[in-house]
Amino acid sequence: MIYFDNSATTQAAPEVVDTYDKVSHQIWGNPSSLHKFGEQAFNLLEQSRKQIADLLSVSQSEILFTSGGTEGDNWVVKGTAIEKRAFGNHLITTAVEHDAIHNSMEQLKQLGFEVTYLPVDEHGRISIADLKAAIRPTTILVSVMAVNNEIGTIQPLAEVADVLKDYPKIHFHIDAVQGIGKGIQKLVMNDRVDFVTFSGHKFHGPRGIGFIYARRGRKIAPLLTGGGQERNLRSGTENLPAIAAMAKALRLLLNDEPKKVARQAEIKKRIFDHVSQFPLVTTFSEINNGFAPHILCFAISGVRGETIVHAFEEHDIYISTTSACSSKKHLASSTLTAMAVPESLATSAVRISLDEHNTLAEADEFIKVFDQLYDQFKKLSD
Ligand SMILES: Cc1ncc(COP(=O)(O)O)c(C=O)c1O
Repeated sequence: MIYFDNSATTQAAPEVVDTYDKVSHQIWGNPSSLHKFGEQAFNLLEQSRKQIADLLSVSQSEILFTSGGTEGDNWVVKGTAIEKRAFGNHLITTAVEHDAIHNSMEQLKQLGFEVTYLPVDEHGRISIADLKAAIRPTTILVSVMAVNNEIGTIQPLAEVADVLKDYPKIHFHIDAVQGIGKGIQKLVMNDRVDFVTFSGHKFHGPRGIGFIYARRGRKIAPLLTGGGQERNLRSGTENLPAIAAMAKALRLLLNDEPKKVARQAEIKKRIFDHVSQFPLVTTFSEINNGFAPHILCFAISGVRGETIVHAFEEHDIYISTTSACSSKKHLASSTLTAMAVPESLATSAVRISLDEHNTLAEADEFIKVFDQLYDQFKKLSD
């Protein structure tokens, strides 16, 4: 089996499952309880928070646990809108965000907020001139993803940070769900960013757990109110087994990161160099040049993405149409659409997404199967 769909989700690491299991069995108290079981759970909660904070070189109090990327994105967007509505009603984001951002923005529009979607170029990248032109006195949030989940574009985060240094009141949010463990931590955890979203299951942690980085002093309103957990900002009894397991997953992920990133880049390049020679293939991702090392998106003209995915599945190779969310809806990729790729080509796109366990031998196997399937694809495209 070759699993090349790691941007959809990753397999939980055995050590991670082990931690989840141990905590579930042994440290099952409620961190809010006053007795020793509670204290033990509270200590582990804070230890996990510290471990994550240390790995990202931030303070423990700047890490807040969530149920994953979708909640983190919803929270920062809507939490900013609620918190800062007296200062302005304008939010800026990009045309290529995940639906967790896009649909939160759309909901806010229905409540009277105004949203600017920054357009992207043929590489899926925003322009800094467009960002500068979009900023208004009423702007309260700029939300830009780190790595596009469909084609792997890295947004110009350092330049966005530079622009926003002149606007210290605007919240700067980065959705880094696809950008952790990919060698761009300095770009993401830059000295201007206020909020960053992370999701555990994208880096071999459990499902349904994530966290946000929230810069000290920057406020967002809670969306989940209740018992006052997470410093009154996110109520709900903490999912301690998942939190401890996620902290373990992050430590494992970031251990030896440069070597792992280099290997993913090598695998991506090997596949890219091969498939891009074929006349029916259009590649949307690039090698380096502002693209993440783990995502490769390409189309085979005249063949639907689903057909390509299932053809590889027959050979026990698992890839994806451009995103897990859009694939079952049979929609053209929203990123490719924003890049003005014609719909007929956008619906022929597939995504390979790697993790640190993939190998060059898997790339070679993929290439072998690709060559076998290409003749079939050629017939379909005629
Ligand atoms: C860029 C991006 N943001 C947010 C999410 C949502 O994360 P989760 O699945 O943890 O809710 C995803 C998931 O694919 C994503 O790729």
